[in-house]
Amino acid sequence: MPGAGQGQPRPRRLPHLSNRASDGIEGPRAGRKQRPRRPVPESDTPQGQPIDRTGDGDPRYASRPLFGRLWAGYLRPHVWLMVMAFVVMSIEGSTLGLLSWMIQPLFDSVFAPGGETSLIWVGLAILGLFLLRATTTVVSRSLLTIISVRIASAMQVDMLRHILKQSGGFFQRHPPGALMDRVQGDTAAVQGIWQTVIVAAGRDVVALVGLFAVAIGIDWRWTLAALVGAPLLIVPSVVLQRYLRRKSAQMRDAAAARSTRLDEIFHGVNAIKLNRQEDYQTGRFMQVLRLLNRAYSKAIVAAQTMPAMIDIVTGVGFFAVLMLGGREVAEGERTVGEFMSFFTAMTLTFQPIRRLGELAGTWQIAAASLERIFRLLDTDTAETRPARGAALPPGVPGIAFEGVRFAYPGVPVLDDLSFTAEAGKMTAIVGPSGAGKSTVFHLLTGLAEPDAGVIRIGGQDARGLSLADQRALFATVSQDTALFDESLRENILMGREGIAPARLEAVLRAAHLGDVVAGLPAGIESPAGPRGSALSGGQRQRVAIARALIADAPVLLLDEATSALDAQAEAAVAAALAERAQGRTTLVIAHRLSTVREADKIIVMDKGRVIEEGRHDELIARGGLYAGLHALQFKG
Ligand SMILES: Nc1ncnc2c1ncn2[C@@H]1O[C@H](COP(=O)(O)OP(=O)(O)OP(=O)(O)O)[C@@H](O)[C@H]1O
Repeated sequence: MPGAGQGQPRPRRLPHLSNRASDGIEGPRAGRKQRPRRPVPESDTPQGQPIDRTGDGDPRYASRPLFGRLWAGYLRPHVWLMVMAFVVMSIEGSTLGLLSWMIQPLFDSVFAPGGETSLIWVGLAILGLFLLRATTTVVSRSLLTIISVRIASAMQVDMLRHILKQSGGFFQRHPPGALMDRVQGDTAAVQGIWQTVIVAAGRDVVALVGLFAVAIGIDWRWTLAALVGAPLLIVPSVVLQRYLRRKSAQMRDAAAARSTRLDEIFHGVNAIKLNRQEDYQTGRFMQVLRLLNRAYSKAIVAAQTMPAMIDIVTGVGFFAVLMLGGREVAEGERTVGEFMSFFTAMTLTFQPIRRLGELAGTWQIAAASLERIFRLLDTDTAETRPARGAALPPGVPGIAFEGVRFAYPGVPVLDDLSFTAEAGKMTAIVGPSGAGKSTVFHLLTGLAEPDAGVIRIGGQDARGLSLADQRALFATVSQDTALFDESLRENILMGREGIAPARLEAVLRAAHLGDVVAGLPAGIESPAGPRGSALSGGQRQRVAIARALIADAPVLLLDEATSALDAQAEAAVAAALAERAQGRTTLVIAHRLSTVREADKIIVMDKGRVIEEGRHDELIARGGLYAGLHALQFKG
């Protein structure tokens, strides 16, 4: 038995993630202090590229256009609710001015000799003000909550819709964890902003207007003295806001990187355990957390600096008022009631001003998220297809690739590929791994578009078809069966309605799923588990086959459709698929050449080109790559 740690992969230091111990999180090589040189990528997977960076000075994402889009896209539909909230907030805000205004009669009439009769009225008035304040608070918060959850939901739905239109390259650049963080984290960060804005605009601005009206009414010189320090705030607040926007953007990037790490760790949990990578992965997670914590702390400190500066300026104002007003009261020029009323008004301005100071910070934090949301919504969906395409070819279509070229970013895959698959016939595609066989299926189903050349379906250039129409022509069993954490029934039907129970039964039998389903506690209603984890590999493949059979499409695409089945199940399922293939155009990708012997045509691909084609016997007789592969598989 190897000792602890022996044989464990040594934690590698990620080139782009620092490993500082100073943040209180010990990494695998804690103690080595190094600052990150590069911004945090949303993915730290090798192929992950930094997502469209925030804070790059693009004028479309400056504060004003951002707010304009927020207003036009999401706030305007709720304008009447917002007006109601604003009115209620204004009533709430005006109670403060009234309260300070009541102080003067309290001191100068009620507390003066003979003022006992006024006592009850002033007392009742103050009590009434507090009751009004309590009621308006509840009503306004309820309205604001309704508005904010509706807007956040609308944003999340828009983002999901847009993301679902993206092509494969997008999902390679933006890993699932980072996308989840955009949809959830960024909208949550933005969710509070309109609440803060309306509270500030309604309650706090109205409160300040009322309070300053009372203050100026008592003495405009005292008011000026109270505001003496205000100009000191202008420059620092501009600098602070820029800093805060930067830090908030870094914070969101780091939060996305954290989601990505967690997503990959939880999806790869068995691989992590089997390779004894628990410590290594925890170390990598801690590195991401460290960056997040650093950006978070800086953003919060910056956000709190503005109200702190307001505190100092307010202190200066109070001092000036005391010096000026206190002396005048002492010399009998002004009454104590006037001074107390002024002082109360000034004291009550303290919280609204502080909150307005915080508003700038809150906006910058939200703006960083808004920028990320709109950047995502602004990404080109790369969908060049018409929403309503040409009419579908009638009957069962044949397929033709004419000089098709295709490359994944930096990886040329198909090179002038031409072949035909006749309508109603079975065409097999074989060839070495990486030849581009599955890519042919991706192009056929519109998951990717060719860089050059034409794909014809039933003689029709596929570019003229809508994606939905094109995809409806195909039933696909691919190598990676995506199952959802829903029942087997839902996984097979995939939203199809009106399927007769007898037909479903027949499909289950054909896919060799009948016995599997019968053996499950809840039968076809049993859950497939997250990503189909409650099923074996072969069972998952059978579900995929059942899905394809129930789709009843004119073209069947089978990519290693039976590779995970045992010999007996494979023979039965292959027979069912062959039966289903009757009268349909079928394209089969297979490594096991025994499964394609009977194909009407076999296309042999290598390095993205067709190098041989014909029937099995012809290809064997030719003695080329196919014959070589065949000889290798049936050696002995
Ligand atoms: N999303 C992707 N991004 C970049 N390159 C990719 C991507 N998908 C596939 N490739 C590359 O394209 C080439 C062809 O892949 P494809 O899956 O079409 O091959 P294949 O012939 O089906 O292989 P196999 O028989 O192993 O399934 C491979 O070199 C692969 O590395």
